[in-house]
Amino acid sequence: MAMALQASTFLHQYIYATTHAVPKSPNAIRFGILSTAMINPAAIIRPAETHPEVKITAIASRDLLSAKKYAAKYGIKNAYGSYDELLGDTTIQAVYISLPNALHGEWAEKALNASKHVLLEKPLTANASEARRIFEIASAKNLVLLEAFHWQFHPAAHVVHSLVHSGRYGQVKRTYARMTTPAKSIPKSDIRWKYDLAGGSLMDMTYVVSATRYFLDKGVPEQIISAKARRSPEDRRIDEAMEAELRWDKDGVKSKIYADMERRNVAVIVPRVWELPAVEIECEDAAQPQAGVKLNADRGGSFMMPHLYHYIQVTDKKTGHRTTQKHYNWGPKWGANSEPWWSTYRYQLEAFADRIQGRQPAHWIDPQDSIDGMQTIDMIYEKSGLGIRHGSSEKTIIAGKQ
Ligand SMILES: NC(=O)C1=CN([C@@H]2O[C@H](COP(=O)(O)OP(=O)(O)OC[C@H]3O[C@@H](n4cnc5c(N)ncnc54)[C@H](OP(=O)(O)O)[C@@H]3O)[C@@H](O)[C@H]2O)C=CC1
Ligand SMILES: O=C1OC[C@@H](O)[C@H](O)[C@H]1O
Repeated sequence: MAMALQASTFLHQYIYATTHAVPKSPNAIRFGILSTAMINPAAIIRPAETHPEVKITAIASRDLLSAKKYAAKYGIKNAYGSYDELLGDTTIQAVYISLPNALHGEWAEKALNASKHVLLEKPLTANASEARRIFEIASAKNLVLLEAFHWQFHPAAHVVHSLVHSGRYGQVKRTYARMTTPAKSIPKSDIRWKYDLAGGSLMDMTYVVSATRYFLDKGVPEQIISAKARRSPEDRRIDEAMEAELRWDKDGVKSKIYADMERRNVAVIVPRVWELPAVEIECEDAAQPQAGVKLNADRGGSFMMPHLYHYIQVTDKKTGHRTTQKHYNWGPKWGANSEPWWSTYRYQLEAFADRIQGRQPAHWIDPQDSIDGMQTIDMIYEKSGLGIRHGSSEKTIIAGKQ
């Protein structure tokens, strides 16, 4: 299911980029991309084609030939054989960084020091101390730095958020967020299995943390009640799965999260389906505890890719009655400035460009929010016994081919 949705996202982006490509305005922001990662076309290349103020002018790879091939394939003018060379190009104003997680902090820092605005893939860094450091640099240099939690920029996410906080359903009592992929679906050579690249299920499927925190409007949990990692047999430092229970504050809201990059078969032989992230939010009316609701932001396509298909489902706990809603181009903060076909990534790019151009974006992820997200991840890793993850800015790792 999720594989089909991901493939559909690439197709969706391609179709709309082809049919809605726009000419570039004279003040278009010149972007460079650090790495030839798999996610680039969906996250930045296609969305940029439909944005008049964003122009991808350079791509960098550790290997010049790869960069050249990539540039030719996507019509990018300049190709560089190292990330440093791209950062040395003074015509580039902003970079998108899609490197493995452990390299996010190091290269964001270098990009900011080269006076580039930075759109940085999730999870922001390997840990909270790296996150604090890069935001300090961005602030000192007055540059825009954004964690690429694309799904949060889609109106559907804001509708769920406003429903939760409307008071209509009483107080939130508990949440459950999950994201899993079936066993053997991620090749063992993938960056997600590498400890030195800050892989692991909680790092990769960090959506379970970001969605929980976003829908609840929470910062850092007061307590990690439990955190259980299922360690990878190939590298015991890597969590192939992580399950945790978090308590937020004295109002007692509890959240369960479950991330699994190797979800086991049912009864050993029946394979699982690939699940995109999903979140269930349970509310309760204090006066009539049985009259609360369960609010699902997942049915039909997940909050992660609402541009393909989704609906928000509200279930009355007492009667079992369900109502559903869909939202593509309406949100509490959106007016005419969006299109129903925009993907989560396109919304995100709009906000990032708005911020650089000095306009107020429809949504933003504040530095403290991203830092708190990394702090939450650190706390879960610590509680699980695996220990916090490390980035290349903290160790002497050369970003060279292994
Ligand atoms: N927002 C979203 O929807 C998604 C976000 N992501 C995030 O994007 C980032 C990249 O993920 P993904 O596209 O799957 O990554 P890939 O494995 O496809 O690409 C990572 C790139 O990093 C570069 N790189 C630099 N050093 C290394 C190294 N030591 N080992 C491997 N690659 C290296 C390589 O580029 P080169 O050889 O050109 O230098 C490589 O192509 C991750 O942080 C991930 O969490 C991933 C998927 C979806
Ligand atoms: O960000 C992501 O989104 C899609 C997932 O399948 C992937 O592992 C992750 O990196």
